[in-house]
This record gives sequence, structure tokens and C-alpha cells, in this order.
Amino acid sequence: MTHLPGIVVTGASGRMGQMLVRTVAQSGRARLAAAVERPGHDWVGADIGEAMGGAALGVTVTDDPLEAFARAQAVIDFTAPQASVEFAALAAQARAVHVIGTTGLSDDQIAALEPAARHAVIIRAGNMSLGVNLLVGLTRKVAAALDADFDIEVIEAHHNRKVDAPSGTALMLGEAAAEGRGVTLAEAADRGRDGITGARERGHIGFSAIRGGDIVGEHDVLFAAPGERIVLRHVATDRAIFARGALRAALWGQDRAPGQYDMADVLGL
Ligand SMILES: NC(=O)C1=CN([C@@H]2O[C@H](COP(=O)(O)OP(=O)(O)OC[C@H]3O[C@@H](n4cnc5c(N)ncnc54)[C@H](OP(=O)(O)O)[C@@H]3O)[C@@H](O)[C@H]2O)C=CC1
Ligand SMILES: O=C(O)C1=N[C@H](C(=O)O)C[C@H](O)C1
Repeated sequence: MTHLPGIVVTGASGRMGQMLVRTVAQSGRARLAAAVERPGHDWVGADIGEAMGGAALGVTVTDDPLEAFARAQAVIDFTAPQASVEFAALAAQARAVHVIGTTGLSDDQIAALEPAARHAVIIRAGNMSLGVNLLVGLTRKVAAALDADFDIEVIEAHHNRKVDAPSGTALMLGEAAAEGRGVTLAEAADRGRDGITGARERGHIGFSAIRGGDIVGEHDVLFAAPGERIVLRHVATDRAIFARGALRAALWGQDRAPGQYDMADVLGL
């Protein structure tokens, strides 16, 4: 089945990396072309299926991303911010579609993706699930319909290994709420309240992050006014939803013009 698009998974030993390896290998719509880990990682040189504790998949884990990208049509990358910036340059060199699920990128790191996007397709989203991307549209709509009597709060919960906050999804939801309100998130965001904060400022968009156990990912957008509250909620119970979305993006990106895209583009939302 070598005519199927070849996909490289970076950070292949990670929580999302392993889910992506399984999703691609079982999809019937793409083939796993390579699995990348960093130099010195225990899994380098091993068959990725066996390293994951299952049957061999005939793909050896490599620590040479450029060589791997050069023999694939797409790279699916859920790793760490600086790694994703570096992988973007290599994917562009190989003219491979780069699907970035990594969250926690700084503004400078996001800007650093632009040169790569002049040569190749980059699809980046803080959440690749259909449900969250629908929730983003709903949040924008509800925020546009309500005035600032409704305080907007984004509340997210994740597992205890997550390293960034607010989550990428919470920031997408905050951006959507700000767009709906006709303000920028930079001017409206309240992140990390602690101590004598003073009363809540009218029109602000607040963020709260819970970290515990094995929570896959839960997001509430709360609109709270005197006498009533509206809550928009998404609950992820299985990382497969993110992996399926990422694979869909990798396939959608084939034959697109170079540039930066997001999941709303992929899903036609
Ligand atoms: N957009 C979406 O839908 C989703 C996004 N995410 C995001 O994906 C990212 C990964 O999450 P998760 O899988 O839980 O995290 P993990 O820590 O389980 O996995 C990250 C993987 O990336 C590897 N990695 C880190 N830096 C490098 C590097 N420089 N070169 C090669 N590999 C590297 C790690 O290797 P090592 O262990 O050696 O450091 C690890 O294997 C996070 O940013 C998370 O927020 C997660 C779920 C959904
Ligand atoms: O780190 C995670 O696990 C997740 N990260 C993404 C985020 O930051 O929003 C998406 C999902 O919620 C899981």
C-alpha cells in the first residue's frame, strides 16, 4: 500500500506520539513512514510497535528528522514548542505538510514559523478535535450576542503531566470570546489571579487551570451575569479524537498552497 501518503510522527514515545502511531498505522488512509525521537532516547533503533509494547510495525525509530521528513508527505508533531519550531524548518525543506499540535508556543515562536510557511503547508491548532473546534464557533457567537454584563471565564482541567497553562484550547476559546466581544485577548485576558486582586474588571476574560490525575482535557466557557449563567463545555475522554483530527489535517494539507492553516480550515467551519 505504498501509494498511501507517508506520515512521520515526531515525539513518538509521548502520550500523543503513541496514539498517533496507532492511529496512522490502523487508518488504511495513510502509512507510517517514520517515527522520530530525540538523539539518545532509549527507543531509537527499536521497532516502534515493539517499543510501544505491541506487534512490530516494520518502522524503526530514528533520531534523524530531516532524513525521515524527506521520504514522507506529512509530519504530525505533538512535542514541545522549540522542537516544533525546528521541525517546521526541516519539514519546509522537505516540502512536507507539517501538522503542529504542540501548545505553549510563545509569540516569538509562532512568528518563527512564518518563513517555513512560505515554502510548505503548516496546520496548527491547540486542539484538533471536531468538538472543540465547534465549541470555538459557539463561543464566538454567544460572546457576540451578550454584553459585558456577562463575565466570561474559561476553565480548563488536564492531567498532572501537562506543562503549559492556560491550555492551547483555553487560549483558542479565549480568542474566540474576545473576537465575539470585539476586543483583543491581549487587552482583556486575566490570567493567574492570586492574593488581593481587587474586584473583577468588567469586560475581562478570565482563565483558570486545574491539573490532576489522568484528566485528558476538559474545557468550560462560563458566561455569568446577575441571575443567570450559561456554560459551554467540552469533555475529552480519549486522546484518539486529537490523533484522528491531526491525521485528517495531514491528508487535507496535501496539494494545498504553502501557508498557515488551522483546524477551522480543515473542517470547513
Ligand atoms: N492540539 C491538540 O489537539 C493536542 C495538543 N497536545 C499538545 O501536544 C504536546 C505533547 O503532549 P503529550 O503527548 O501529552 O506530551 P509528552 O510529554 O507525553 O510527549 C512529548 C514528546 O515529544 C518529545 N520531544 C520533546 N522535545 C523533543 C525534541 N526536541 N525532539 C524530539 N522529540 C521531542 C518528548 O520526548 P522526551 O520524552 O524525550 O522529552 C515526548 O516523546 C503538548 O504541547 C500538548 O499540549 C496534546 C493533546 C492534544
Ligand atoms: O496537553 C494535553 O494533554 C492537551 N493539550 C491541548 C491543550 O493544551 O489544549 C489539547 C488537549 O486539551 C490536551
